[in-house]
Amino acid sequence: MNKMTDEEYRAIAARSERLVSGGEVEAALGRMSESIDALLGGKDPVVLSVMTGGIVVTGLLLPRLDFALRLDYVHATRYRGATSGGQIEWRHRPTEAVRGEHVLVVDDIFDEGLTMEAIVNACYEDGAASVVSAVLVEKTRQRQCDYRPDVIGLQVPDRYVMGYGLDYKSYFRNADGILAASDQDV
Ligand SMILES: O=P(O)(O)OC[C@H]1O[C@H](OP(=O)(O)OP(=O)(O)O)[C@H](O)[C@@H]1O
Ligand SMILES: Nc1nc2[nH]cnc2c(=O)[nH]1
Repeated sequence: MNKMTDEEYRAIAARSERLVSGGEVEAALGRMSESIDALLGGKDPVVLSVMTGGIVVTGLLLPRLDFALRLDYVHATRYRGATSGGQIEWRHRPTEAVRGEHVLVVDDIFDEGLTMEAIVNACYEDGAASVVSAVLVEKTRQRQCDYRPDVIGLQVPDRYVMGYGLDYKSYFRNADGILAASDQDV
């Protein structure tokens, strides 16, 4: 993982544009938890947090879900620190953990949709009883894939975004809000 200098970090932050405030994200998380409760409350699901960016959304959603659930993770990545996606690479596929279970997959963003589509398909292949997907952010864009998440927190324009788990060159996952990187940085 390459390091960024403090000067570089501050310059990228200064050039970025805040699309969504932290308060708006928190409100979206509240709406998401209500939808998830309606879909999965009482079903004792296995929650799969999609590494790495899904950690933040999952961590903020779980205390808002007032029903029995179990937490696990899945790691399928196709950006690996870059700003455009490539082939899906599986790093952890929880084959045994999903068999016969109701599954909730939680991620930070639905962009081209290929990552979520691959994870949902893999869960069904591995014998999940049902699969619900939830993402904090969906980009408004054309996409090849037909799959659409069941629960969507916010919609953002088709720009490279960071914050609340979303990285820019491995940084900015902790940004308080959803920021769009400037054109010169992508
Ligand atoms: O809809 P898609 O175009 O497939 O992109 C969405 C995926 O891209 C990011 O993951 P990434 O591979 O960058 O890994 P990360 O979570 O470690 O940042 C993000 O966290 C989603 O999982
Ligand atoms: N950080 C980040 N990761 C992504 N993965 C797919 N699209 C994006 C994006 O806009 N930002």
